[in-house]
Amino acid sequence: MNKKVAFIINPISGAKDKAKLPDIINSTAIEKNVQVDIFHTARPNHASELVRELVANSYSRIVAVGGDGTINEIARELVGKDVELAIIPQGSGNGLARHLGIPLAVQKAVNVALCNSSELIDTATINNVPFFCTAGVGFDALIGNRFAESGSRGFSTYATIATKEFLNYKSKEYSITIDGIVYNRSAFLITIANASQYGNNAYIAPQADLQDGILDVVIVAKPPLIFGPLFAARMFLKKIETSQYVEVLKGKSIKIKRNEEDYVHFDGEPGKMGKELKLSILPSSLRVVF
Ligand SMILES: Nc1ncnc2c1ncn2[C@@H]1O[C@H](COP(=O)(O)OP(=O)(O)OP(=O)(O)O)[C@@H](O)[C@H]1O
Repeated sequence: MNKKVAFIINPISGAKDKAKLPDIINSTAIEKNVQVDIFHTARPNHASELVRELVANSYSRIVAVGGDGTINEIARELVGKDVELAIIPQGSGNGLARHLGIPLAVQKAVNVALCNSSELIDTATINNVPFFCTAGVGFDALIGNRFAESGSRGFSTYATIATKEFLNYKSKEYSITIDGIVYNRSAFLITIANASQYGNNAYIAPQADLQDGILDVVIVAKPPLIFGPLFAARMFLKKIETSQYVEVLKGKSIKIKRNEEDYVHFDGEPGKMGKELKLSILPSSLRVVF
């Protein structure tokens, strides 16, 4: 393959040891006769800086080695460009990679990253911040932020925070405008999905398609605590739309008004934004190898 390929490894993503990755990448590259260079991120947003330099230096394929946060930092620099994104899933959730069917096994994923061709997928923005999988407001945005503030990682911390916050959390009022039609809803959370899942095969929008030019808007009412496990089971079985607590709408241009500045999440990254959120889709705007 006559391409200049760069791998960007996020050393802190996920839980797997990444010490052997450079050897696997280099030996596969020799076998496939591809020129590769490997970089490591040293801090948040470093991946974006690296990508800007790599694009300026004529790399034609950039491989994100990490999770959805790493992909976000890399892909945001590639939207609208001819440079391809490939993925070695090494995150905690790997939502985009799982949606695309990219193998979780390292050697297989490296083969795909070096040998497969790319297709165009849709990307999206929330108040001009790019996202590729999901973005949203409400309970999951609160938990994501609390989890980040806690400074510790791991599922047990996450579950403890989620259970404690669930008991106190009150649904909030939102005015949602989708392609000009207004929906007023009291919601536990609202997820805007480009891809179908949060990660770990938790399908919040099972029908979401990365190549349909449409965003899925999933509005969830607060289920009683006792329904929590059933709700989770429906997510993993791709049946969330059958829940009485879920409403799914679709559109290209979405505005969400809420009563105050509050938390958001995009691709699992926590953040805070104002009362008014504008979400847009950019159809066929990113070349992804899968
Ligand atoms: N050297 C570094 N030190 C600390 N943070 C880093 C470093 N390099 C990258 N990061 C940050 O690590 C964060 C987490 O990465 P990422 O989202 O890929 O992993 P994850 O959260 O385990 O996976 P997923 O998003 O799939 O659940 C990113 O937000 C990125 O900014």
